[in-house]
Amino acid sequence: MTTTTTTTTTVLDASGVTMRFGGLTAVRSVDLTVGSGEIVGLIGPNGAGKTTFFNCLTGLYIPTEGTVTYKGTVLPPKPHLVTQAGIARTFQNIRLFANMTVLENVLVGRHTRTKEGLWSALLRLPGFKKAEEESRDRAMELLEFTGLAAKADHLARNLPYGEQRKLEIARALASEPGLLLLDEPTAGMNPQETRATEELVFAIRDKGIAVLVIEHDIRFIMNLCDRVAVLVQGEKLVEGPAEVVQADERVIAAYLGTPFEGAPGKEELAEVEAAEAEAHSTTEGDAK
Ligand SMILES: Nc1ncnc2c1ncn2[C@@H]1O[C@H](COP(=O)(O)OP(=O)(O)OP(=O)(O)O)[C@@H](O)[C@H]1O
Repeated sequence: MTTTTTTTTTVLDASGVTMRFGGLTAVRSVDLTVGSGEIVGLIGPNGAGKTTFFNCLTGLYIPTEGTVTYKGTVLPPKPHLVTQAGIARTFQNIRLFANMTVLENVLVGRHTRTKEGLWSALLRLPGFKKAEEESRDRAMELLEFTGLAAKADHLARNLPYGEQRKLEIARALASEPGLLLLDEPTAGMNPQETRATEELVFAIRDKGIAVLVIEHDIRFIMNLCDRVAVLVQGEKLVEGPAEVVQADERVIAAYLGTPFEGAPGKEELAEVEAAEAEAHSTTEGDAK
């Protein structure tokens, strides 16, 4: 299902990344690499430090310790410089310009790649017509790619939820990244939308963009990723091919959870189901 390249070069290299907030160590000495042509998954329970780690990679936070390099160069701890270097991201909570059109949202994403900058792109200042046309063409290409071209003139806020998430991805791609970081791209999606997102991520990878993705939907991660790293309480617990990680007992215990003491066993569950079935048939009888 997934393909692995034989000549992988390191795109992202995070080494010994630690992030402390006062007395709380949210991320502790995490090493992670992403190679060209790879889709890498980052999973872990709520509060494990996944988003904090992303924020350390993208310059939103300056790690307390450790370094992050992109294609061999240490990244400056400023989000716009990280984007300029070639890393784009989406956020756990959708961050679109709700009152701008779909196309305008993607044009905003292009401003790090155009000389004329954000305001020229939005205000259409004279003298930049050609660059603007090129930007529009590229933005439309990305809308075709993500399946949103027919809605280019719609306001972002009027898109259904799944398409808003796609638009975030289109906007991130507009900065022409070499690495895309996705923070819970399928949160709130129905199974069809999740499946479509899976296809979209494969297509992004096939365009030569490496992907690092945080997600709680384990099936999505296991279908998609060449490699998966598991964070638990800020530390990397396990890393390896999806099928190995999925079967690892420590992961099952830490991430998927073990039955808690006093949890109902099979017999109790059967009793509950029988009682529910009985209640249901009584209600139906009443209704007749
Ligand atoms: N800016 C901050 N200041 C203080 N503590 C923070 C800050 N950001 C995150 N934390 C704490 O760091 C820990 C890791 O949080 P983080 O959001 O990175 O986890 P997560 O794995 O992304 O969780 P989720 O799956 O719920 O999104 C949590 O205990 C959180 O409360």
